[in-house]
Amino acid sequence: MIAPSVRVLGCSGSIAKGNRTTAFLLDNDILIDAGTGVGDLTLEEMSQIDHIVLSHSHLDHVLGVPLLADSVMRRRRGRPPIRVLALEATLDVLRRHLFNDQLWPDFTKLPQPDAPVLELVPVRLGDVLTLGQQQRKLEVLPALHSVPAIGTAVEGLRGWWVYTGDTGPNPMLWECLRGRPLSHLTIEVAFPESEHALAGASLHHCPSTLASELRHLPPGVHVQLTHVKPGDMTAVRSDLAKRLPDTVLHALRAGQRFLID
Ligand SMILES: Nc1ncnc2c1ncn2[C@@H]1O[C@@H]2COP(=O)(O)O[C@H]2[C@H]1O
Repeated sequence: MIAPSVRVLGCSGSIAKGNRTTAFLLDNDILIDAGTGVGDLTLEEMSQIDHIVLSHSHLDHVLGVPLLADSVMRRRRGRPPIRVLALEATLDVLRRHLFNDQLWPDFTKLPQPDAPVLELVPVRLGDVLTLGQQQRKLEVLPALHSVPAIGTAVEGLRGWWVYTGDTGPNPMLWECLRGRPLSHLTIEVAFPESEHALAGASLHHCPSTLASELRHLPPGVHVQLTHVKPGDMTAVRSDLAKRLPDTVLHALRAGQRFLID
């Protein structure tokens, strides 16, 4: 097996110049979340995406799906639909509020109802999907957010890459990960400690809750911080450095690539 590659297209908790919201390209053909980072792909790169896994229905994670569908629809004529994989609750939101022929055309019926550009495919917690030309194994993990949400684990050569999705403190996640070899953990920390109450209300992490979660982590895992709100990275990192002086934490950057080894 060739090591799966991950290209970070966006990893910010919102937008500003140089800040793109969450999107990870796995190999060339699997997109994990479809935030504003999708817009940095060329048309050719977008056309190669056959699967889109969505962690939840919030706009900063899904807005790339309708725009990408419009961009690639004519180029993908004759190819199978792009499969959009998410919890049924997430797909239901997309059907009712996005692909409703009002906010956006229903690309699950275009260009023709019998050969659409998008197909919505429900997944459940614990599913292990086999996706893409490289037959990657992707497991659906629990997340605890203000709407139904998931994280993902992708199997690498010796360990798994875990992306938490948007989540607050999540004991079920650590239960699922117990005993599993991990290569990388991409974990969200949306807010600085000064916004502790907002992090709690919106079910995100801030440094204190993140530090508490990382107690579960075995040594040797490459930890990457994601979804920090624009302008808050310095405060988040300096706070975490005080709370976890012996843990190396990497701030994820758009444009970064890594291998799941
Ligand atoms: N109760 C709240 N008060 C203020 N802002 C909120 C509240 N709930 C959610 N948000 C913001 O709305 C955003 C929606 O996307 P996020 O979950 O990334 O981050 C959320 C917060 O930044």
